[in-house]
Amino acid sequence: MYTIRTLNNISQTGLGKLPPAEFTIDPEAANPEGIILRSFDMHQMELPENLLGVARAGAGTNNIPIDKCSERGIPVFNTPGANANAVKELVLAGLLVSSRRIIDGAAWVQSLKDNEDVEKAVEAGKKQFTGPEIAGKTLGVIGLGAIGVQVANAALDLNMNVIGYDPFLTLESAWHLSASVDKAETLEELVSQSDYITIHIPLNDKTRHTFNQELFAATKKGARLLNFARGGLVDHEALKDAIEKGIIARYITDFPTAELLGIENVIVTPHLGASTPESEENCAEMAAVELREYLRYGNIRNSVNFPGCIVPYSGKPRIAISHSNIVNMIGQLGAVFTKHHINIDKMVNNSKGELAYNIIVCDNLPEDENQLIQDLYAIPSVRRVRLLK
Ligand SMILES: NC(=O)C1=CN([C@@H]2O[C@H](COP(=O)(O)OP(=O)(O)OC[C@H]3O[C@@H](n4cnc5c(N)ncnc54)[C@H](O)[C@@H]3O)[C@@H](O)[C@H]2O)C=CC1
Ligand SMILES: O=C(O)CCC(=O)C(=O)O
Repeated sequence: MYTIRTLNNISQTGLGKLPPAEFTIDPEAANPEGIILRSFDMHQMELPENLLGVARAGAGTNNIPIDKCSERGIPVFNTPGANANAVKELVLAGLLVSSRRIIDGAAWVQSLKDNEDVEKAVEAGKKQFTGPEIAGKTLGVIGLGAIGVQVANAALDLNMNVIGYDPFLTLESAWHLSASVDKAETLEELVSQSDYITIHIPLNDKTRHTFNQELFAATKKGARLLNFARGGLVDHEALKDAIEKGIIARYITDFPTAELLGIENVIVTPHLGASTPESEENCAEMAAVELREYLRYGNIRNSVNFPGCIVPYSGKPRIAISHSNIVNMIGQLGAVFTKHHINIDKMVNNSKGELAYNIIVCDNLPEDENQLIQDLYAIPSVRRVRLLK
């Protein structure tokens, strides 16, 4: 029986993928084997002693201490694409709201409540809320992953010109991206040509403050900037300066901070990108299945720190081992299996960055299983050993 702790509200449909005969869901569990979360900040908590796997029901994993998890041989999963449509739809709303003064106009209409002739006041006052059409304008999309590709393609359908920047474009994204999207070689090229800019990259040490003073200096005057990715991608001091100078006409973001509130031409939504019943369900289901398959069989799909590794279950016992990605590990593992007279039926060894992961299916197990596990842990740089029967 595995205990799964939920750190946020997770859709019940998703949790339904974890059968109660094998998994106990407990939001208060002190020492769970699995964690499922959305935006909860795990940097604030100690990793539980028994923790084996973490599943993020969503895309961004900057709220999870990935390095600490890797050190302890704990895979972190996410759910690529499961909320992309929800974010795309909100970005399209953001695009329109950044251009047409819908929010200001609607608030102003409410202020006319006690006016004697509302219709007349509206026709006289509406000119203050004029805003340009997006058709024929250029949208720059930074990051062409699951969300960026959908946004780029949808903007073409709205008759915009679209340019994209993604030096790490995957084959999967390239398959889905319309050939009409132009390629920018640099960020500076993209921002200098775009009337609207939308950011869809992960937040990490390399991307923090992607929008800084230098990039704003290269940005086309009067551009509208949309950030539905993460607040930390934009340096807020540089942003305020760019707004004052008229470089940024409007900033629309899903990531409120106190310093952004009350600034004219800044519109902030309360991190609503994935808040649709459809995407909450999709993400929760995918996260629960990823965690279930890992806990049951050691199989890994969609991990951000571990290599993918899937060996269909055949009824035979298996040993899952993670270790540093260095030379002579297979030799050392093999020696332990020989010592315990284990015949290996199948062995898969995959690596990703500094980590390697094995699933070893065994024809037999030794009598002293504990000694086997101890011997495997005795190999320097082995991080985690799991015997799954
Ligand atoms: N507002 C919300 O509720 C949501 C926000 N997000 C945010 O959006 C981000 C993107 O999500 P997805 O598209 O699903 O992720 P993804 O992993 O499919 O796409 C990210 C893309 O960014 C590219 N990239 C990485 N570093 C880059 C750089 N320095 N310059 C240009 N491109 C770069 C990658 O090559 C990849 O194609 C997530 O990391 C998350 O932070 C995601 C879902 C919901
Ligand atoms: O789960 C959420 O509400 C946020 C989704 C998100 O930010 C993400 O998937 O990166």
